Amino acid sequence: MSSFFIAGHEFHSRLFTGTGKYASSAAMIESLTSSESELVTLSLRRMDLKNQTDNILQPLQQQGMKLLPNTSGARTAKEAIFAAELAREALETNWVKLEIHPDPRYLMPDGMETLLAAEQLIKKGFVVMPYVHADPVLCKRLEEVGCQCVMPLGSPIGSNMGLASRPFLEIIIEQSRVPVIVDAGIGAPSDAALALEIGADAVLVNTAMAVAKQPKQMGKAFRLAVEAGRMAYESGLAEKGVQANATSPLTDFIGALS
Ligand SMILES: CC(=O)[C@@H](O)[C@H](O)COP(=O)(O)O
Repeated sequence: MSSFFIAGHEFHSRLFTGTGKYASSAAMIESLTSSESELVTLSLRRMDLKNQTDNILQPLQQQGMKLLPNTSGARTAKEAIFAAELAREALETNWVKLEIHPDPRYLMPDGMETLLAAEQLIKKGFVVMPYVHADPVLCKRLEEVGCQCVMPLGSPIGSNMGLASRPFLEIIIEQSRVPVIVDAGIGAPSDAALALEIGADAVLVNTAMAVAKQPKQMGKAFRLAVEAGRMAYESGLAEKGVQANATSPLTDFIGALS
């Protein structure tokens, strides 16, 4: 599978993952390892920054995975910037997944606050990966202010509804000059494969892997789906049409009969 870059960092895996909702730290590590994900996001709220025996941070770092702190829980640009700065100090990374959702029921990202925070964080030297609605105009604006990728949602976080936003994702993918990572709502490996088939550069999956009966096996299933989706995209998918188009035209045979 071809690699791709964000802010000069090369990724061989197009599957980004999260750390929430796993039944245990061991289940999380097994699942993330079998997924071969190279970028793992975790909420600052869930880290024990002082405790060396932290059961999330330590195992991930031991596996050599790149950690991507996220600002989940922030309701405003101000809160998100504060969280990003804390994470930069604690984890010694200037990468941040920018999430601002004021509404706890639907966790819809606040586009205006996200744009505001992105601009300020970029000025402060952060690599900003913004989680936003599948809004082509907003994604363009985020690219223009210097975001190194955009992360439009497939459907609400944890909903497992797949690519409900597909028509808008396709516009974003067509227009974007930075990598497009479809984030949230990816409920099955087939959703991930579809995202890659339509040209997304990567996907971010958490819930579907974490709540699976066998998270380790599901991690592998997502890895294979992402590889298949990207391979299909690079191979060039056949066009769709409403009319039948015979697979084996019988012109010679019919000609011989007449
Ligand atoms: C972990 C994380 O960042 C989530 O907010 C992310 O959006 C994944 O969503 P799902 O849990 O729906 O896969």
